[in-house]
Amino acid sequence: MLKFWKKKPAEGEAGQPEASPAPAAQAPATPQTSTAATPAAPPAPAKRGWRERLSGSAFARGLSALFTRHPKLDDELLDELETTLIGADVGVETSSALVEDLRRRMHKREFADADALLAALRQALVARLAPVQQPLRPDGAKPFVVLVVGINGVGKTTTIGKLARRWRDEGREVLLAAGDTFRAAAVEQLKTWGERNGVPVIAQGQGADAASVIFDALQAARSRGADVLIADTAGRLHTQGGLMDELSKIARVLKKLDPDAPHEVLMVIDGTTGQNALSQVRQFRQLVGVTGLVVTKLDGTAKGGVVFALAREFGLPIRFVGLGEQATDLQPFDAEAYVDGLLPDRLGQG
Ligand SMILES: Nc1nc2c(ncn2[C@@H]2O[C@H](COP(=O)(O)OP(=O)(O)OP(=O)(O)O)[C@@H](O)[C@H]2O)c(=O)[nH]1
Repeated sequence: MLKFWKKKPAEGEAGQPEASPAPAAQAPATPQTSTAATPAAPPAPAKRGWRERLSGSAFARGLSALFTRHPKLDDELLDELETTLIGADVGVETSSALVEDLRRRMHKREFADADALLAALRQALVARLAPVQQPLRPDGAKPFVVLVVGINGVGKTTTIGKLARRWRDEGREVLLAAGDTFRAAAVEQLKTWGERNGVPVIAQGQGADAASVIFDALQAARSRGADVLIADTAGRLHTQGGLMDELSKIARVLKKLDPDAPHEVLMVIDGTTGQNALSQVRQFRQLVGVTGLVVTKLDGTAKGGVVFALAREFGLPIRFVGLGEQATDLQPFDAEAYVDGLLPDRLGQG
């Protein structure tokens, strides 16, 4: 019996539904904070494991079908494995390198059967992700400033809510800056979330200057002695020159108050976007020096392999992954749990 197929113990934290976006309100002229504390969140159902969340991905489904259809250890199995990996967004180079190494070892008779090959594949996949498993601890500066960036709709605001909840539950004073002044409901979405969770939000309303909102928020965070400031920003594409310039401006303005801020530039990637994620990271990296990634929506229609492609291309820390819409579904990236969630449960222990 192979120990490594064992699923991680189910994490039984309580969760709470995300705040649903509220309609945009009239933009107030001056910075406002919203601090209404609410009673403790009702416990949500125990979180499902990584395997359950990831099993719908093309990666997991493809491999499971492949090893069922083709349990014999031969070159054809390896050819199909390569096709499956490429189809799951792992990237051509990584897929080919992985498979060629397995082929070489198979020809040297290192594997007794397909399970042994699968075990070697697991080891190789974990080895590729282990270097980017670098958790984000918002310590070492007070306030620790996290600037959250990415294109539209990838899950930035949702991720900020989840992060704030996590860090608040760890006993930190968290403050949010509603720097997405572009999308109509974004400020209200963040404020509603903050009110429900007792986390103050510094906002000026839609259309305000994002750099000024975030600057004010950093000043407020300092004067309140907050531990962490998380700043939302509008989703933007590299083709939107003005918005892209705004990001550099935000970073510049923050440095006036703290030359080391932002201490983390966290780029949020939608896990369903496939290889396009790579060009997004390249563009944002050039502009604001991304220091960590969050890959969201891996529970949905994501193929699953883009995490490997990101790790190979950039080696940037993957801080968190989004495995669902609940507050506790944002999990610190765990290379082993991730790979085990994608691989077939051959021994019936998943
Ligand atoms: N299934 C799933 N949905 C997610 C996850 N993270 C975010 N979402 C959903 O993605 C949608 C977009 O999230 P937002 O947080 O509004 O995205 P945003 O990046 O702030 O959007 P813009 O402000 O337009 O740039 C929402 O419906 C979220 O509930 C995740 O990990 N899994």
